[in-house]
Amino acid sequence: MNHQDLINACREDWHAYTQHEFVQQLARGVLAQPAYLHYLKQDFLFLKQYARAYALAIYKADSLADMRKALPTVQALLNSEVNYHVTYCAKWGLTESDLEAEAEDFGTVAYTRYVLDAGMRGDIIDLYAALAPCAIGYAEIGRHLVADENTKLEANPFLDWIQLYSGEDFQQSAAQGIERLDELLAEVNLHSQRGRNLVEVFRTATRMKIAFWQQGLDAIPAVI
Ligand SMILES: Cc1ncc(CN)c(N)n1
Repeated sequence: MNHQDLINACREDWHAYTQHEFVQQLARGVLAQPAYLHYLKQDFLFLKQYARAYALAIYKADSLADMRKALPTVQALLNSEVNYHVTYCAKWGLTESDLEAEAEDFGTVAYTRYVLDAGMRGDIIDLYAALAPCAIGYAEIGRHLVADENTKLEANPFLDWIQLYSGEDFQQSAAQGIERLDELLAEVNLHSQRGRNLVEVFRTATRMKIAFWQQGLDAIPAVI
C-alpha cells in the first residue's frame, strides 16, 4: 500500500479536511480575525507538540540510517516553520510570549496527544500514519488554493499563509515525508489487519484535523 490508499480509504473525511469552511474563507480573504488569531495561537502550540511527535520517529527507528531520515523534518519544524510562525504572528500583533501563554484548546490537546499516543503504543509506521495528514493535507491545500480561480490572491490578508504552504520549501519537505511514508507502507498489504489498522489511525488523525479547523471558526464570538 501507499499514502494514496490511506487517502482513498477515508475520502469523505479527507474532503471535509482539505475543503473545510475555514480554508474556503481564508482563500476568499473573508475569514473573521478572531478565528484566524485563535488558529494562529493554537497552531503554535500544535507545532511544538508535532515536533515532539516527529522526534519520536528517531526513537522508534531501528537503524541509524532510519534515525537520520527523521532528522531533517524535526529540524525544519523547530528551526524553520516554528520561527516563521512566530515572525508571522508578530504581523498579527501576537508576541512569542502571547503564544507561549495561550492555553491549549480541546481540539489541540485531542489531536496532538492522539498522534503521540498512536506513535508511542505502535511502531514507526503507526507514528507516520498519524503524522501524515498534516503534511500531505497542508501541501494539497496549498497547491489547490494557488491553482483555484476562486482564491483571492490580491489584497488577501491571508496571502502569506497561502504562499507558505504552496511554496517550494513546504512542498519539498512534504514530498520527502510522503516518500518516507510510502517506503514504510510498501511492506504492508492494504487488506491485511495491519493495513486496516493503519487506515484507522490515518482516518482518526484526519478527523482531528477537521476539528482543528472548526475550533478556529468556533472562536468567532456569537452575535446576539
Ligand atoms: C494543524 C496543522 N497541521 C499542519 C501544519 C503544517 N505543518 C500546521 N502548521 N498546522
